[in-house]
Amino acid sequence: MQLSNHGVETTIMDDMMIASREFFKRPLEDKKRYTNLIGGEEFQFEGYGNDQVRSPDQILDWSDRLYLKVEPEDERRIALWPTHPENFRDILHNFTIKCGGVKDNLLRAMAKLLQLHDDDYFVDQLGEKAETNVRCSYYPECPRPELVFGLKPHCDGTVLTLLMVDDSVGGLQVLRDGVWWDVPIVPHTLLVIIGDQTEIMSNGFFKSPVHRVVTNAKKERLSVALDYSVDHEREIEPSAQLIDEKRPALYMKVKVKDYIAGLYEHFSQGTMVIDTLQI
Ligand SMILES: O=C(O)CCC(=O)C(=O)O
Ligand SMILES: [Fe+2]
Repeated sequence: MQLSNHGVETTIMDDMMIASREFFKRPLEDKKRYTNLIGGEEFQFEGYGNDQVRSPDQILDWSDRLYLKVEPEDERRIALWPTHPENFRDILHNFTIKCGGVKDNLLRAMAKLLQLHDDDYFVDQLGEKAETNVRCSYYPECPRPELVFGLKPHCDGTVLTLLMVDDSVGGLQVLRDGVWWDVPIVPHTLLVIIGDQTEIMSNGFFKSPVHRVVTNAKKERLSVALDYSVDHEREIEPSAQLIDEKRPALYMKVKVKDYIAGLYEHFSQGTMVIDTLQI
């Protein structure tokens, strides 16, 4: 879904893209100060780097990324937030605040659409310690695009993802009825990707789409995504209001932390974790 008139100023969007691009252009030595490998070995989600390597035959993606927890605000690991460009931290903070309002409005509209008793149903489900992560992805030009993905097929494990894509280079594709469709670029729109957590809570009324990023032989590409998740300590399950004899619960209850752990396990193998929860 493509969202225009979302209320996030174009300058804030442009600043975020420019600051991310500048970060990726920094010398490797500088970016490594924010590495996601503790002691050069142990993987942590936050920081700069590539996928976690879980097995020697795993196919890696052709991308570099910067992954940071932005909410809850008091859990920010500010030492991993780049200081070059100088305004990176302020820009990311402003971008997060602005997009947070868009996310809440979307979640309310979705509850309305499902005719839930309370428009705040999904917003409340997020919990006090809802987690938001930013994912800045840089896809360098790739000499053999037929051999590797920028990001392999996956569903987002989020409640939803707000995504800003490069306005001059495509690459994002969505799977629909067995066919991969290019997502068109419309500058200054925000792409909304429904995540698995919403699929579960809505008892399958909303579907989390399978998507991927293909590489490009001639051009590099950048995207910035905000991932919204329910508090990892909470459990999610289909809303009781969306279950009846005709449509029983389609998914099991699951703790978000366990779901996310399963997601990465499956992602490295190219399979889908949501399939394991189907009743
Ligand atoms: O780079 C993109 O356009 C998509 C990124 C994505 O799907 C993700 O980070 O989950
Ligand atoms: Fe994604």
